[in-house]
Amino acid sequence: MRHPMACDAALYSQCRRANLDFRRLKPQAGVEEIEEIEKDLGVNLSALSWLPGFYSIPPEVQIAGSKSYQEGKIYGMDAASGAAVAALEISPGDHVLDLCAAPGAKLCMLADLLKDSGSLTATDISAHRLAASRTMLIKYDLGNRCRLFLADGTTFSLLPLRGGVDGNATKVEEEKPALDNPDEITKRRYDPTGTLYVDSTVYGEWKGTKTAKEKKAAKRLKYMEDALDRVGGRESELIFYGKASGIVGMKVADVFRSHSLLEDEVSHNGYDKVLVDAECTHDGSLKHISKYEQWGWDTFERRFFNAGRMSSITSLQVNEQQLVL
Ligand SMILES: C[S@@+](CC[C@H](N)C(=O)[O-])C[C@H]1O[C@@H](n2cnc3c(N)ncnc32)[C@H](O)[C@@H]1O
Repeated sequence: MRHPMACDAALYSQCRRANLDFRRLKPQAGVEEIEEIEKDLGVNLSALSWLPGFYSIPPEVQIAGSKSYQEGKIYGMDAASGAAVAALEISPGDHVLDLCAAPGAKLCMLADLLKDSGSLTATDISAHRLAASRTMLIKYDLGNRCRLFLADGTTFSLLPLRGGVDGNATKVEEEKPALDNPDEITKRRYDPTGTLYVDSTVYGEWKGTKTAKEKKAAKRLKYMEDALDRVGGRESELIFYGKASGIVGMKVADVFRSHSLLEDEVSHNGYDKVLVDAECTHDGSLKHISKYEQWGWDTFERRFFNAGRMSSITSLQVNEQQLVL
């Protein structure tokens, strides 16, 4: 018997062949740059009248190997995803929270729309997917005002740093060591009896590539942060922050100071726009499923309908229901 998912996947493949694919260009792209991209891809780009910055290209055009893609002039993003972001009507200066951000296409578009204003805070529960978002922000040079937290969006309670780099973030009043100095971190985080005390070290500038010494320091920092989590109940991990995100110069304890959702402060200083993209808004899921035409539907059953997976879905749904109630 044919697997029910096989029918959907076949239908999807037919639709895909008949339809165009959509790609977003960096908004700054002028006529000359568009012509250059057309030449590079060997096709004419046709702008979507209802979605600024988006252009349709035929699905057979592979952009990943193109010069334009490698130079960060094109994003691989479909129109439905773009429409979800456009619906937020981002204005300059907004403080935006993206709660299920990875792998980061909408995050990049949000950062693009904010330009050099406001702030962008993003969480995802999956470490490797969030690391991909960080790579995208760095590739497209869009991370300046961003903070990325490995965190559960259902309990995330950190407010935006409204002042950004020039505003109300805790400032360094005196020369203090940056986080990548392990000796200073140890001295400041533990008293002589080894008891943890409030962290007064401050964040230095984000460093993308780490030397062996820095990796060792980061490992020790991670160990201490885990200890902090255990005693202080902190649940997020900061995995990236931009120069103008407000983090540089802040005390660790202040970065992770969470807020009760009932506090007045939240209504005054909370986020202006929140994106919760837990479900896919585009047809990417079907695209993944259609791969099982080649891999075999037995593999699909084994991976998705096994007893362990099914029981984890049941408990997830029960938890979500409780959350809604
Ligand atoms: C549809 S994808 C998001 C796509 C993303 N917005 C983009 O544009 O690239 C859903 C994401 O939600 C994340 N997720 C699921 N449950 C979560 C939770 N409780 N907290 C944070 N992230 C969660 C998953 O790890 C996954 O990366």
